[in-house]
Amino acid sequence: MNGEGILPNIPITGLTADSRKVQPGFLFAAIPGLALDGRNFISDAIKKGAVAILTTPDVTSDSPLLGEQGKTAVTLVHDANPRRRLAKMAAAYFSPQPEIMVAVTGTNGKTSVANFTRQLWQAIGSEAGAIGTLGVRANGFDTDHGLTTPDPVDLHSLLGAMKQAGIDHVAMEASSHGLDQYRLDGARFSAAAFTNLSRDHLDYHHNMDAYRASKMRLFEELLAPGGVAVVNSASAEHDRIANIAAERKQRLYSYGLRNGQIRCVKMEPRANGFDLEIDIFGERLSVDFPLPGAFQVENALAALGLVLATGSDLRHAAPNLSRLTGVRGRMERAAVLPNGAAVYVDYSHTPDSIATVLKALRSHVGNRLRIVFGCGGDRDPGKRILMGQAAAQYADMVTVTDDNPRSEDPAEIRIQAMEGCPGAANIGDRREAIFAAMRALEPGDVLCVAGKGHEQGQTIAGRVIPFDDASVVRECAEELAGGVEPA
Ligand SMILES: CC(=O)N[C@H]1[C@@H](OP(=O)(O)OP(=O)(O)OC[C@H]2O[C@@H](n3ccc(=O)[nH]c3=O)[C@H](O)[C@@H]2O)O[C@H](CO)[C@@H](O)[C@@H]1O[C@H](C)C(=O)N[C@@H](C)C(=O)N[C@H](CCC(=O)O)C(=O)O
Ligand SMILES: Nc1ncnc2c1ncn2[C@@H]1O[C@H](COP(=O)(O)OP(=O)(O)OP(=O)(O)O)[C@@H](O)[C@H]1O
Ligand SMILES: N[C@H](CCC[C@H](N)C(=O)O)C(=O)O
Ligand SMILES: [Mg+2]
Repeated sequence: MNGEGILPNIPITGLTADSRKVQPGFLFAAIPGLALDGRNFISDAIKKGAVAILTTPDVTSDSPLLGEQGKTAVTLVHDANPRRRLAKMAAAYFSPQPEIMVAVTGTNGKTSVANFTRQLWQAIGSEAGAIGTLGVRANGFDTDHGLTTPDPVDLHSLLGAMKQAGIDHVAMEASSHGLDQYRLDGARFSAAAFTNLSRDHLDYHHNMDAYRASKMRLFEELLAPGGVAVVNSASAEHDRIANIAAERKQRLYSYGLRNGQIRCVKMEPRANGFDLEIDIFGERLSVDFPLPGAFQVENALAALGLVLATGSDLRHAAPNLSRLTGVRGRMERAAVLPNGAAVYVDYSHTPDSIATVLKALRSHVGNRLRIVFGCGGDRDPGKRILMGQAAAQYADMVTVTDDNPRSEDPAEIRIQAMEGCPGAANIGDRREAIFAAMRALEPGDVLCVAGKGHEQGQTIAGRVIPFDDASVVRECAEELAGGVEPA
């Protein structure tokens, strides 16, 4: 920690954008937010001992927002973009960061790529961590911060602690919210990956152009010249990012199932994975890929791209693709019934990811493919009908249930999803829906329980009720069979 030098002549003892966390000697960042205006908490922060206030230029030293005490006691730091400035100050305060850091953005696949990257680094002996939707995954750091991309002060304090603990490789998820809110500014990335872009989060970004623009910040503003952009060759955004990379003198690694410098030249499905032959910058390698789902192969190639982009040796790193383990709640086989029917838990909560996971599961289906899914409340209502359509198009039988209704009426959310899959069963209670679908499974059937993946709770009207899809699936499997085969 280094409180000197962030503000000339004023050593600070900490920094925060939340007045409730201010301690004597702190810098308080007073940020106009989405729900509240942090500038209204300036006088509270000063009363709690803040010595400096970072805020917008319109808050001058005679502003009533400072209160009487503040007019003499604090230093004002002005910035038209206080979020970005806070992130940069936090980076300086908690420096140094781990030596090698990479970020991954995209609508789907970030958690998988970040965790695969960590696994590949660990396999070649690097002390590595991953930060994202699953929290922090690193030796001694198994914590959850609640967001996919943490707030800048939390993030930089974490990165500083990781560096001190000897973790010198970190893979992070860059969510569109995090990029839009400058949470990652100040983090130094050597490489950044892009998986794909499809409809999500329009409740926040309002339209696809704004959503895309927030993702592009990773390449346009955060990845420095000389860094490597690792881009899915099959994405419609590939050329856009290639142009940014050329303009900003970044190197470009394309990857993909068919095209790119890192690509599959053979991909044969087998029981729970694929026989792959991969071309990596002209070197050929055979891999027994141990996970089902072509999208996981794509994610693994992205991870390999990040690992190679940050200096790992190809022949040392690439063979470890055959040792990857699946990520919790991502096409996770949670139970196999004695009649052979299998149940998977998956975090698909967008139209594209529902289609992707159902297409991936189809090759494991001897009989019918079923899905139980729901849509989150307080999120883009426009994606609900599209999720229903994807379910109806790629599954043989569909049950619509509740996901996290949050503040919305769950029955109304289900009606909106059912517009896309009118023949579906409608069972609000998620546990009951899973049990009903599982009881109906016949030999050769596959069921996908979609939407909540690793989540441990269901948010209903402001309360979080403990709920874990995989545990419910196993409970039902036990009830049905008096025992469950290990998945
Ligand atoms: C909608 C949203 O993204 N909000 C984020 C945003 O909040 P905000 O700054 O606008 O907060 P606000 O409530 O309006 O308050 C304004 C300011 O007043 C301050 N305040 C408030 C009250 C008080 O008593 N004193 C005080 O100082 C607040 O600390 C804040 O600085 O900036 C904050 C600081 O970075 C974030 O923590 C916060 O994330 C909230 C908690 C959240 O739930 N975000 C979700 C939607 C999110 O970010 N999800 C993504 C996407 C995951 C995915 O891709 O699927 C993620 O990265 O997790
Ligand atoms: N490369 C991919 N292409 C399309 N769909 C994918 C891909 N990778 C994963 N998915 C689907 O998206 C779901 C979420 O995957 P993952 O958690 O890795 O993505 P994410 O980008 O981290 O999502 P979130 O933003 O919600 O945290 C998976 O369960 C799977 O259904
Ligand atoms: N980060 C995503 C996760 C969605 C998970 C799904 N279970 C839902 O609640 O919609 C979001 O907050 O939109
Ligand atoms: Mg994620």
